[in-house]
Formats: sequence, C-alpha cells, structure tokens
Amino acid sequence: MTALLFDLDGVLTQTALVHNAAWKQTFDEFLRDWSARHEQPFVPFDSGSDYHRYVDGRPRADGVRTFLASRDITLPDGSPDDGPDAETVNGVGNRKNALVLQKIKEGAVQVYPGSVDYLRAAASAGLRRAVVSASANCKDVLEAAGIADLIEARVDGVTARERNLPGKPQPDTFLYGAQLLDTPPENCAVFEDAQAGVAAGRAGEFGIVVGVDRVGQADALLEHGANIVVQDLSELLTR
Ligand SMILES: O=P(O)(O)OC[C@H]1O[C@@H](O)[C@H](O)[C@@H](O)[C@@H]1O
Repeated sequence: MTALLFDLDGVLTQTALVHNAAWKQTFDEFLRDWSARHEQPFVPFDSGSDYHRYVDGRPRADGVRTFLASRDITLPDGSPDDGPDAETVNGVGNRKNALVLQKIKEGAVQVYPGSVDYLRAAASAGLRRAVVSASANCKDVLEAAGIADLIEARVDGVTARERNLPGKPQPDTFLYGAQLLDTPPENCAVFEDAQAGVAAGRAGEFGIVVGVDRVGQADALLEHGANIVVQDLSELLTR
C-alpha cells in the first residue's frame, strides 16, 4: 500500500457522535409531528441500528431519504435553500445541519489521538494521505481538529456535489481520492467506520479495507466489506 484514504467522522475525528445526536433530534421532532398528523404511533429514531444502517457514511440527503424510506415515508427533494421547517428532504437535512454547525462552533470537534499518531507515522513513512468524507462540513471539521496539514487531498460532500459523484456505499468518492493521489486503487488502503463506507471500499476493489469499530459493530463491518477490523488506528502501529 502506498496511499491511505481516510473517512473523517468516526475515523479521524469523534464527530460521528455529533452527527448521530443531531440526526436523532431532527428525526424525532419530524417523526413526532408526522405520526400525530397521520394518526400513527411515534417510533423514535434509533441511534444504534437506524443510524448505522441508514444514515452513517452517506451524503446528508441520502441519509434523509434512506432512513425515511425505512419508515415508508417519501418526501419531495425540495431545494437546497429550503428552511428548516420545510417538509422536504432538503428541509430536514438543513434542520440537522444547523445543529451540527452549532456544535462545531461550540468546539465539539475532538480528534482520536491514535489516528493523529497514525497520520504522523504515515507521513514520516512517505505514504500518501487523503480524506474521503460524505460530509459537506469536512473542511471546517479538519480545520477545527487541527489536522488539515496532515492531509494532502480532500474529497467531501462539496466535491461530490460539484463533480456529480454518487456517495458511499458507491465507490466513486474513494476512487476520486485515489486519483488525486495518483495511486491505483489496488495500492490504496481505505479506513472506514461506517457500514456504507466499508461497502464503498469493497465495491472499489481497494487493496485493503480497514474497518474501524468505535461502537461494537465489528461483525457488521466485516459483513459489509472490511478485510480487517480494529478499534483504533493506534493498534496498527503496534502490530
Ligand atoms: O451533513 P454533512 O455534514 O454533510 O454530513 C453528511 C454525513 O457525513 C458522514 O460522514 C456522517 O457519517 C453522516 O452522519 C453525515 O450525515
């Protein structure tokens, strides 16, 4: 392996927790209102199974669509500037993003120290390094985390929109990351904590897909395409 492609939220930074909490608040508010108006029981968003199966690792709008489809709810897409109360995919996504931006502003971005050590060791060893994230907030999070200088290339939610790349679990954003590092996929390692993310790594036929299990879902990561699973990247420095 000569190049490393890192997911951001949950692999380099502890922000998967920030996203998860923002999704929970947003979907619960939405579902409470929806179920009252449609005379259905209110079943809250499950931060475990719902988040990991339907939302984690996917672009924001795909997360809204995929989770709501699991509840047999389909909303119109609306437009990117829809207000947070609009009953559209973009409206729900914007409501969630306002919560995430507030958390970033309050200083909620923390790194995983083992990942920073790993990035530094990789840089010293001359390995190429890119971040490949679904998040449109990737640049801000890298800067808030103080690790932007350890990364050579960035493919994120903004890049995907501009270049019309389908998000994870499709492999296209990882393949573009490999291209930016001038490295064929078979010489790249993918580091992912999300089921959709390891599936993208598998679909792109990368040299190795390392599942990073922060929440006790090692089996699900292996089933979706990880070749090995670690709990923290520091484990790889001592192997
Ligand atoms: O809403 P953003 O910041 O563009 O992020 C999109 C997705 O980015 C992924 O990295 C997270 O795992 C998801 O939880 C999140 O929904």
